[in-house]
Amino acid sequence: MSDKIEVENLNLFYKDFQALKDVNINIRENRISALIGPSGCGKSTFLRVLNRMNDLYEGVRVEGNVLLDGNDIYKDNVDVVALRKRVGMVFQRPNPFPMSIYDNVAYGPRIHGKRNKKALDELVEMSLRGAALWDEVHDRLLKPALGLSGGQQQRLCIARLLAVEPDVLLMDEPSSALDPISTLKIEELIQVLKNDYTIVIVTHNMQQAARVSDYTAFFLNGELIEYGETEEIFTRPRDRRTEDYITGRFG
Ligand SMILES: Nc1ncnc2c1ncn2[C@@H]1O[C@H](COP(=O)(O)OP(=O)(O)OP(=O)(O)O)[C@@H](O)[C@H]1O
Repeated sequence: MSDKIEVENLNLFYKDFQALKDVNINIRENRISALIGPSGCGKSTFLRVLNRMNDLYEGVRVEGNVLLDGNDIYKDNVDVVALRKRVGMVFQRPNPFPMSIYDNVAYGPRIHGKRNKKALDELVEMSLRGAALWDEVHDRLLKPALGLSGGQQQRLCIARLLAVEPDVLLMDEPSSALDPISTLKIEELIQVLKNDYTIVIVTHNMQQAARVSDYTAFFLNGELIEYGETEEIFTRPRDRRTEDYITGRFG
């Protein structure tokens, strides 16, 4: 099994404040890696490092190397739009565009130049199937996406990502705004998606991290304290601070 992403000596500053401190981590290909840790420890910041979303914030400075398939994504000549196509992101709250279900999924491919109706139809169907949503929406593709339930909207956002054929899916607490049944569906979907994608997920929910992920990284105050196989982290943590966190003693 190979490493999809290698992060070496990563430091990130928001102006004077250092949010990530000398982080070293390798993210395995076609596996699910969960990022856990108390609020403010830098999980979302780290996630945004992986597709350069932090570039959108003023005063952010990144040091170190972040290699995707061996190539540094922070080099000056990197095409950030292409990078974000390869490394897609799903957010806490589903954020479909105010347009039809079909157009939400076709949006990305159209921007990237796909215009052929038949090819788009196929891609939309494939993406909705990939996001386990096709059966629920195939007879109302032209209806507004905002009419879907929250859980369906989140799967639509995943379909929207899949349509631009990424390699890596970043998920920032993708089910925190959802009810338990929708959460379960998202978790099942994530398990299936790992066959084709490398997935990094931020979660506050310890059970969720234990249920869905293969690897777990525990962050505290911007430091990566411990990273390893999820089963190890949850049953035999090496660091006292990890143990305190997963047993609920703080955070
Ligand atoms: N755009 C920003 N400008 C300045 N500081 C920021 C910015 N975004 C995050 N921070 C700070 O960086 C630190 C890490 O924040 P981050 O959101 O990455 O943590 P987190 O672990 O994801 O937290 P949570 O679980 O609450 O979402 C926090 O102290 C936060 O206040």
